[in-house]
Amino acid sequence: MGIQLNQVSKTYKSGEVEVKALKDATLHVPDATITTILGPSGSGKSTLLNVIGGIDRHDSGSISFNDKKLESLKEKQLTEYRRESVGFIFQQYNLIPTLTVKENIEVGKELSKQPLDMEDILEKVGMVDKQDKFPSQLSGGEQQRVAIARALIKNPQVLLCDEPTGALDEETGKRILSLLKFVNETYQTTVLIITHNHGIGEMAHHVIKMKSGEIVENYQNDTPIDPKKVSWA
Ligand SMILES: Nc1ncnc2c1ncn2[C@@H]1O[C@H](COP(=O)(O)OP(=O)(O)OP(=O)(O)O)[C@@H](O)[C@H]1O
Repeated sequence: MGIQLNQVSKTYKSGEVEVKALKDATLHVPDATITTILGPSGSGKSTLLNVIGGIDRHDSGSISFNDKKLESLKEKQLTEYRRESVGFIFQQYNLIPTLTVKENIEVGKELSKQPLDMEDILEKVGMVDKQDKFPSQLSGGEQQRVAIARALIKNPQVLLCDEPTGALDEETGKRILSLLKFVNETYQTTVLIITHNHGIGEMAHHVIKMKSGEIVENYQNDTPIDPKKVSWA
């Protein structure tokens, strides 16, 4: 089970120009693991995450998520899959400025069939005391914790993180990584993390390296270390 990609390709066309963002990507991501995706800018990392998360559709090849084949889902079913099974976390936290911490987290709960308990989530991300504050009253690390809580409350099977620590300093970034590891272990969530920071690979079970739309390296890390001890680049 888990996520299986077989020869997945995606080309973006804008006018005359074609960009092969993903070329024959084949990959297995076992359930309840952490995978880090590394690679230079433009190498296809976000495209890979977007097709796995059903934000974007691939042109060819196959993506299986447990028993679902994403290419055979109709638009409505793909939306349902995205809503129920996938949580997204971005570098820019994308919180709604006019809503409080608690209300922002509530947004993630909407349309979810089996949401987790709000008080429990607030406690897990360490935001009980600040639940009535607005995003502008929070530090970057706190805002990212709210974004994680918003993704987490719907109890997704997979959490897709695009540069989750990109805007944070080392200490705060490591706190966020520890929270992602905690989520992975507590809820058995599959976590994929895009990063430019090679050190983050040290905490993952699997490391993928991409170049020009291709997966050029894919290895297992048998001794993932505590996120607090990863080297920070
Ligand atoms: N919607 C789009 N329309 C056209 N081209 C796109 C689109 N999205 C991505 N691309 C192109 O596809 C290629 C891969 O982009 P992608 O965002 O997946 O790379 P990335 O590795 O995530 O980069 P970065 O680290 O800078 O975020 C790039 O050349 C990019 O310009």
